[in-house]
Amino acid sequence: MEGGGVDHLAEERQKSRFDVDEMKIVWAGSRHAFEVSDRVARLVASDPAFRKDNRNLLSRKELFKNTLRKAAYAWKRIMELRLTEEEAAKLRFFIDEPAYTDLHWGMFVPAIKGQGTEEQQQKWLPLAYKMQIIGCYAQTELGHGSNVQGLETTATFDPQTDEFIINSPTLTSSKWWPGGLGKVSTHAVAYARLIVNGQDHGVHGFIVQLRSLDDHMPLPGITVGDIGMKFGSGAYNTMDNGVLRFDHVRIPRNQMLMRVLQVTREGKVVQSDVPRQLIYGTMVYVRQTIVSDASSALSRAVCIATRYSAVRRQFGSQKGGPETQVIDYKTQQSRLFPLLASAYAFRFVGEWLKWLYTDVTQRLQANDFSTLPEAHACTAGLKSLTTSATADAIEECRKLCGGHGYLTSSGLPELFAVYIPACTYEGDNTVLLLQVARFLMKTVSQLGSGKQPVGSTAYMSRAEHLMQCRCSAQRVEDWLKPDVVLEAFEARALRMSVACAQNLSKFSNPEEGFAELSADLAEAAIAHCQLIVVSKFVEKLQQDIPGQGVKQQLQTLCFVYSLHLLHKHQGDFLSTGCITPKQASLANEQLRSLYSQVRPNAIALVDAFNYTDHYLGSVLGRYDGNVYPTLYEDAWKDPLNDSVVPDGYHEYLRPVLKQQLRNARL
Ligand SMILES: CCCCCCCCCCCCCCCCCCCCCC(=O)SCCNC(=O)CCNC(=O)[C@H](O)C(C)(C)COP(=O)(O)OP(=O)(O)OC[C@H]1O[C@@H](n2cnc3c(N)ncnc32)[C@H](O)[C@@H]1OP(=O)(O)O
Ligand SMILES: Cc1cc2nc3c(=O)[nH]c(=O)nc-3n(C[C@H](O)[C@H](O)[C@H](O)COP(=O)(O)OP(=O)(O)OC[C@H]3O[C@@H](n4cnc5c(N)ncnc54)[C@H](O)[C@@H]3O)c2cc1C
Repeated sequence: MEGGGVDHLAEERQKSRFDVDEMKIVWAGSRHAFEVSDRVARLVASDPAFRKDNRNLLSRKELFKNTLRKAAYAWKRIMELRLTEEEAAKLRFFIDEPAYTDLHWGMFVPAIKGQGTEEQQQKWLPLAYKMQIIGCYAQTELGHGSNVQGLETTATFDPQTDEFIINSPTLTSSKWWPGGLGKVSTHAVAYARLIVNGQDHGVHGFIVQLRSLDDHMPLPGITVGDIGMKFGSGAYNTMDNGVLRFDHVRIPRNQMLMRVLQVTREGKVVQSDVPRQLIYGTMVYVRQTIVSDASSALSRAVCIATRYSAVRRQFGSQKGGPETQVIDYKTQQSRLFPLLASAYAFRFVGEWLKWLYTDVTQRLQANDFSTLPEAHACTAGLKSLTTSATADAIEECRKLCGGHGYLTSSGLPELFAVYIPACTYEGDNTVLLLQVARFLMKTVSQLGSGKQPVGSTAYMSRAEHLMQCRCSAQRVEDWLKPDVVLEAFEARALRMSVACAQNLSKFSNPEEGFAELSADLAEAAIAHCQLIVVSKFVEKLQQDIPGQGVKQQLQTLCFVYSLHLLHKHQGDFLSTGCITPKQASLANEQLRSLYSQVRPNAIALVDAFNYTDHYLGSVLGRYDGNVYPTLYEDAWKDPLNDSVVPDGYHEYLRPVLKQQLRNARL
């Protein structure tokens, strides 16, 4: 995307055998999406106000103030340029700095939209849209995050005054972690146990004002602050994750979000026909966005590692010629290319999940709740799968870049530090896999009852065949048949689920059995989620994809993704009898040959992400590959090099050296 200067990767770019510009459109999702993304990326990159290369040198206070400045400036630009919602979201993406606005737009607004009544939406959303109030999502407490039903904050109805009294009865009931809470939010959607007439009706959301809109001071009864520094320098420390305690804070009755359950003036609790699980709806929405974000973070790391692997040379000089580019080592390819393929795979499964979410939202509006369990299982499972894979991949990319990958200027340490909490927030990844496993066990238990599995579990309707089928691959080329690959993944996923179900049936207490078998259940859930990703990649290839060679590249990547999983999880495929050892070795042979096909196209395949050097934030990942001079110059910019002799020399170094000298003379 960058222009000018010598292009050290030009030769690599000439090697590619497909139309990169068309691939950029496939990656973006549409020509329109590409144009918006490209325009906004350039806008951010060319504006010095969005500079980010100094983040890790700032103290926490400076860093946070700087984030406030950027967010305010971004908001001003959104207004001035009259950006659409799509453009504003892209602006946020390319600014590339976690901020309170993520929680305001990403959770506070969706919580009111999903759980508020029409009337509540009309009252609160205009204020939130104009940012006249700023909100956060205050669910997690010091004592409970995963176990939402275990939250301790109470909201007790007072019929005398028509108010709820929000209270934190214990230390562990303190809200702990919500982003944007610590220093910024004026309001929160706070989750608390609803108590009416002494009866506990479970956890619900309440809109609570936290700070004065005049001077930003906490309101009476509210104790609020930041929870402290987090992993890494810079990174997620731009966010004010907060602590919050309520001391009998009163709010009007109509500030309980009442789409699922209403409390009347008389203190009657009325359940609407909307399922209770809708209280968890905001989490379903955000999990879906996190899957798309995974492909962004992964592609960014892969872009850096791929470009650098083509620039870096080590060993193998023949007759004084150049040494080998490290990207030509088969070991480098077998570590890097599956990650490149995963970035594309997650992109397409993210697109599909977005469609699924839009579909379920439309159904919910029409009071059709039938696909909610499927949406929950898919968002939970794919969030878990893609974030775990991406976090591991960023670290792998750092190692692929050797020593220089450990430098902050490689961009990888900060990316890693910002990204890894995605494995925990919005649901711990293991806890979420167990949700998928529950869904799978339910589906398996209904097989043969006449109820046909649909959606992502539709393959289970062919249980009889999948339980006993034998893989037909006999030659290396057979592993390039989508049906052969898909059937192997389907059979493996089903057989692992059925094995768990059979083992579960041996327990008289199902919950005890579930706990005992939870490690196996999580593995069955992973197998099911990997099948979803593979099948959505295969489906993508059935679309009409224009551009010379584009579809062929995607086919290659699809098989790299699938066959590397098959290789990595050989144990599952073999122990369930889905493939034979001979077939596993044929698949691996095919995978090796696919790596050779990816090799000449690797640079073009990462160029297709269309990332600016500003967004990548990496000396190693520069578009022009001019790595060494930039690394060298950057080192001298470190504040430690401001003076030749370091501060502290006279106090701490010189006396030591002098002492050694004196000792030597004695
Ligand atoms: C600059 C200007 C810019 C301008 C514009 C720019 C725009 C900017 C836009 C920016 C955008 C950025 C995006 C945001 C960024 C993200 C940041 C990250 C923040 C992170 C936030 C968080 O971190 S926030 C807290 C998340 N905290 C959890 O994630 C708790 C996990 N813990 C549970 O989620 C439950 O607690 C757990 C385990 C299910 C047990 O639930 P439980 O106790 O009720 O027990 P059960 O397991 O029995 O479940 C009972 C039945 O409910 C069913 N079910 C369960 N969940 C369900 C569900 N969600 N939907 C449907 N159904 C569900 C289940 O399937 C059962 O169904 P059945 O009965 O039919 O079997
Ligand atoms: C950066 C960041 C931002 C956040 N932002 C917000 C926010 O804006 N709003 C908000 O409300 N919250 C927020 N959170 C909180 C987050 O959602 C929780 O931390 C998360 O849901 C995990 O819950 P926990 O901390 O209770 O983990 P725990 O559940 O205590 O997990 C600890 C360990 O126990 C295991 N475990 C727990 N339960 C089970 C089980 N049933 N079976 C097997 N293993 C289990 C887990 O796998 C994990 O290994 C944020 C967290 C982070 C790190």
